[in-house]
Formats: sequence, structure tokens, C-alpha cells
Amino acid sequence: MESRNPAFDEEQDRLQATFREIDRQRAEIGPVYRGKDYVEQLIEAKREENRQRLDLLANEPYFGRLDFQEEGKPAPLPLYIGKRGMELAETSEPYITDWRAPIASLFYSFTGGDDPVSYEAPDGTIHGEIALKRNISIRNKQLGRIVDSYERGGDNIGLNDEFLLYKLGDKKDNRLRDIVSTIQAEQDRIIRAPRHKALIIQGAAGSGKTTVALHRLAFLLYQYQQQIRAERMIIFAPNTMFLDYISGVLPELGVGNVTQSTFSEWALERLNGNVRLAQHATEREWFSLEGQRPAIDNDTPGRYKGSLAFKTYLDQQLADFEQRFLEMQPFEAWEGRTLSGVVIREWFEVEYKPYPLAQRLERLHARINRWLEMQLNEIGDPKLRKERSKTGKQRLRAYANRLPKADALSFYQTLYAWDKQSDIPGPIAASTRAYLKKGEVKPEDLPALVWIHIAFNGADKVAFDHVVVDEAQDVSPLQIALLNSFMSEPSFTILGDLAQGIHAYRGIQRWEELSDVFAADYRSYHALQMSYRSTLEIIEFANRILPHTQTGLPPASPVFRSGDPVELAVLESPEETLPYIESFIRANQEHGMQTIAIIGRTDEACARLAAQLAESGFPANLISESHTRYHGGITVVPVYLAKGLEFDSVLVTDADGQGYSGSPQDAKLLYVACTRALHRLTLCCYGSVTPLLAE
Ligand SMILES: Nc1ncnc2c1ncn2[C@@H]1O[C@H](COP(=O)(O)OP(=O)(O)OP(=O)(O)O)[C@@H](O)[C@H]1O
Repeated sequence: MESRNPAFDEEQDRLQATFREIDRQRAEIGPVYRGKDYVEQLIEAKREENRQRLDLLANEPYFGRLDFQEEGKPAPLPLYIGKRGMELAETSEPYITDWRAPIASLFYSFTGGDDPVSYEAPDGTIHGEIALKRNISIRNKQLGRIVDSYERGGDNIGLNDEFLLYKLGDKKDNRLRDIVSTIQAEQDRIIRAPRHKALIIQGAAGSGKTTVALHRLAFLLYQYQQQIRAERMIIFAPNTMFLDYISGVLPELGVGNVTQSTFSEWALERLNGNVRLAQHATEREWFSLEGQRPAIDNDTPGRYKGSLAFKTYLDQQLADFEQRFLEMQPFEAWEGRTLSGVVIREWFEVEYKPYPLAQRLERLHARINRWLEMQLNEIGDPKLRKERSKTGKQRLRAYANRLPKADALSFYQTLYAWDKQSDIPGPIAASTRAYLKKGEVKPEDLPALVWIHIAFNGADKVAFDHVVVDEAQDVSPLQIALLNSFMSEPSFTILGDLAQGIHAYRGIQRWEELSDVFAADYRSYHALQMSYRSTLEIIEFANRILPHTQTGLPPASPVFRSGDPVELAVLESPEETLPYIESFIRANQEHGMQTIAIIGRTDEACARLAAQLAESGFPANLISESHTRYHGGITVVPVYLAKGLEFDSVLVTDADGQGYSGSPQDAKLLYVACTRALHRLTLCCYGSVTPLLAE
């Protein structure tokens, strides 16, 4: 605990007063209503919301204080900033300010100096001066550390980062955490950006992209309470384990009900389970060490099928498909009774035009059926009517069967038919055909399939109020265009790091590929360069790998947090690897590291290692594609699945020329591996070190 001083005593008194106020308000809410009265139930829902808010506040009422003197006011007023807001029950005066409130933006944007400051309030710009900025740490209801990062008239040297460094030095468990108390100005600008934008964020490893995106959701829900609903927000992330890892942040911020999904999961749901996915086939091809991996270009299957050029091709094919309905023939129910083609086309082309194709077909079918019933009703003789009814219905079935099918998978299959004249490059068509023949598609086919499905069935225009796409360097322009078609106006947070583009065979090479999906007024590009996750030593080490990724990205800037030097162990023989890893784990546990990861090169190597470790008494959590949970503790993980995660201490194995050749693809993998470490990074290999680390 801090030594006693007047500031500490003042904050102690304020904290106790706050707890008393929270207790008072909590008691006033009264007992839970369990009756059946609907109005009472609605009121109870509001009360429950209040209970939850007060419980959250009771734990850590606030984390910062900002004394702001508004222009024209005689003295500064202290604002206490917390995860949720609170008013005094008696006077309705603000007592704790929600971090998302406009005035709280000053706490984040202010980085020192005596210059006047301003913030955007609903009624216009408010000007004033800051007299004090104070970080207050409250843990288990106890006042802990107080750090004044600015005091008017004080010397204010070098205190700005102290609280941040104190926070960054923490050991991690198995969950990503909120950062409300230390959001940095550049991050805050993204969090508070207007709603109707497609923000594209290139952020260095550990720059807080994922965290910032989650805080942005909380901000949007607060700022646009009337227009945005949590149930209509969605977060796309690369795998379910990563979703599990980040799932704690939104509840900590008091946000529930936001859908979190992988793109594949979401797409399969759209397709009503009508397609079967060849799981992980591409990953196995690209991340094993067997075989020669081809160079990546625009004709790499995943890149081609995710391109806007492919989207144009699909749209053309869909338009041609629709044209074929214009050739609809007359329907002859029985000899002498025919519904003319002109009438049928009129219904289809004019009357049903506003509906999506599949619905138009359904309506047309029902309409012809009604016409048939009417014709039958005109026949007086029951025997003849029965006979004609049989013929008419048979013929209608045959007629409907002759019409092209508005079904996404059937249509997609026709694009790859061996005799089809097509824009699709031959090798791509052949390999896709082979999968389709087995009744399977690859993840790279899903955007196109959903695109077709939407063309046939329509998209729910207001399905999303906001979409977050994490690890967006691995998604395709077609995916983004598709998601955009589920919104009346774009509202996106798209974030990633090209240097971590390990799925480049299906992802993008430049951000323009994604931003081209949006009109110029909507898109805005942001770069986050400061990296918060790792120590100075780790960031500098990883920065040396960066040029080999050939992405042209600038090095990440470290926060000045120094730790142990990065170690590279060159072993004499493969037999030394296991004892080396065991001693690594032991040493790190003794050092207080809570999450320790051994990052291997392939699935197979990791499975072998985890089995060996278990035998020698180090049970580790092995992560594979099918894992849905990240448990913390000791983890063995193949590098391509480590993306997005972080660990107190990391050992990268296989750091030799075979594990990581000098190619840009392997440079990205090694960059991902090294940037997972918060406090300690070690690499090991036997034989020759990878050319990526040759210097
Ligand atoms: N302003 C901040 N204050 C405290 N911690 C922060 C801040 N910004 C980021 N962090 C921490 O840095 C780490 C990295 O954050 P996050 O995982 O969101 O980064 P990222 O850019 O998505 O990383 P990567 O691309 O490498 O997966 C997390 O532990 C997060 O809590």
C-alpha cells in the first residue's frame, strides 16, 4: 500500500463515501420480483440492470480522476471515471462518470501540458483546462496505488507512463482483459470514431487491436443507445478458441449478447447446413513441412475465390442465370388448355420483380397451381376433372423441374462443370470440382456460396448494426463485401496486421484490397504502431524479423518496459530438446510465469511434444484446430494457431532453417510466434539457426 499522504487520505474518504452511496442505492432497489405481472416484470428487468451496474461499481467504482475547469467556471470540478456511471440518489448530481461519456474522453486524450483542452459534447465543443489527472487503482475494494500523471503547476516529468507500465507488468491468466483505465490517446480515437464508418486498422503485434475493437463496441452501444442493439453486433474471429480467449472482455465492460463467431460457422448457418465443409484441408496443406508450397499470387485458389474480380464474375453468372427465366415456355396443363408464356413471364418479370429469385420461383409455382385449380373448377364432370387434375399436376411438376434451380450449391457446381466456358483458371476449377464431387467445399468457397444464396434468397438488410472483423489480414474482399450487404450503411471495425498474414493464400496483401469495397466517404485507415504486450527486448528482437515478411511495414514501437534479454539456444542434438524444454518450464514456473507456451512448428510436432511432456510429469494443454477453449497454464501450440493469443513466457522450438526457411511466409510465422510473449522469450533449435535470425 502507498504511504499515507494527503492525496491518499482524500481518496480514501471519497472511496468510503462511494461505497456508502452504492450500498444505499443497492438497498433501495429492493428484493427481486418473481411474480407474473408483465409491467412489474419489465420494471424488474430495469432493476436487475441497476443491480448489476451497482455490483460492478462496488467492485471497482472508478479508476481515474480528472479535475476539469470549464471555461468561465470559477474552479475545477473533480470527475471520477469508472466502467459505469452513477448519480447521487438524492440530488441526481453525477458522482461517477462512465468512461464512454464525452467528457471522459479528456481523460484519455490529455497527455500533459498546460494548454487549454476541449471535448465534443452533444451541444457543441466545451473548452477548459485540466488541473489534475490521477490514476487510482482499487483492488478487492481497497485503495491501492495512486499515480498523478499531471498536476497543474507541478513538475510532471516522466509520470505519464508509470501507471501503464505498472499495468503492463502484470502476469496474465487465460483471458484477455479490459484496459479502460489505461486506454491510450491513439486507441481512444479509434474507440470513439463515428458509427457509420468502415475503420481499417493496421496495428503492430500487441498494439491492442482486439482490445480496442471490443472497447469500441462498448462505446458504440453507449453512444448510440437508441440506434444500436448488442444482438445486432457481431465479432468475427479466426477460431473458436480465440473467441473463448476474448470472451471475458465485453462482460467486464457490462456488454452482453454480442454474437461472436468464426466466418465459417456463420456462413454455414446462412446456408442452412446444406453444404459440407472439408475441415482444415487448406491449413494442413499450408502449414505442414511436407511438399513444396507454391508462391502466392492472385491465382492462388483462396485469393482468387475471395477477390472482387470473382465477385464480378459471380454477378455476371447470376445475371445470365436470371435471363434464362425470360425464356419461360407456355404451360400446357392438358391438350387445349395452355397458360401462355407471355403471362408467365409477366408474373415473373413484373409482378414478382421485387422479391429475390427463390421467392419469385415459389410464388410463380403457386400462381400456376392456382391457375390450374381454376381451370379444373370449370370442369363439371368429376371423372374428367380427376383425370385432368392428375395430368395437370404431373405436367406442372415436370414444368417446374425444367426451370433452373435457385439453390446456391447447385448453381456453384455448375460454375465448375468440366465443359463450362469460364473465367475460372483451369487448375482452380479442377481442384474445386474434385472437392465438389465428394460433396465437400473448402472454407474459401463459403463467401461465394453465401453471396449466391443471398442473390437467390435476399439478405436481411438490417441484420447487423456493427461488424468487427479481427485478424482481417486473413479475410478476403468478397467476405467483406458480403458482410456489407447485410447492412443498410457500412459500420465496420476491421483490424489486423499484414506482418501476421500467415493465411496469405486466402487473405490480402494490401489494405486497399478491403477498403476498395467501401465508397471513399465511408472508409478510414488507422495505424497503431505502439506495442503494449511485450518488453522492449522482445519487440526489438521481433522487429528484426519484420523486414523478412516483405510487407514494408515499419517496426513496432515499444513502450519503455525492460525485461530479460531474448535467449536463443542452439542444441547439439535433437535428443537434447525434451530435457531443454522441461528445464525451461521449470525455470519459468520458479520465476512466477503463469502462462507458459511452447510454440512448435507443426500440429504433429506439437502432439508428439505434448505426449512426451505428459509422460515426464509436465501435463500441458495441447492446442489443435478442434480446440474451443484456452485454459492458460502450460500450453503446447502450433505456431499457426497461436495467433491472437499471448503468454507470460514463450519458447519457440524448431527455430532452425527447416522449421523456418527464409521465405516471407515463414518470416510471418516466426514473427507471430515471437510476438506472443509478454515478459520472456526464448528460442531453441538444433543444427543451424533459421536464416531469418542469421544476423
Ligand atoms: N492501453 C493499454 N493499456 C494496457 N494494456 C494494453 C493497452 N493496449 C493493449 N494492451 C495490452 O496489450 C496486449 C495486446 O493486446 P491485443 O491482444 O488487443 O493486441 P493485438 O494488436 O490484437 O495483438 P496481436 O495482433 O499481436 O494479436 C494485451 O495484453 C492488452 O491488454
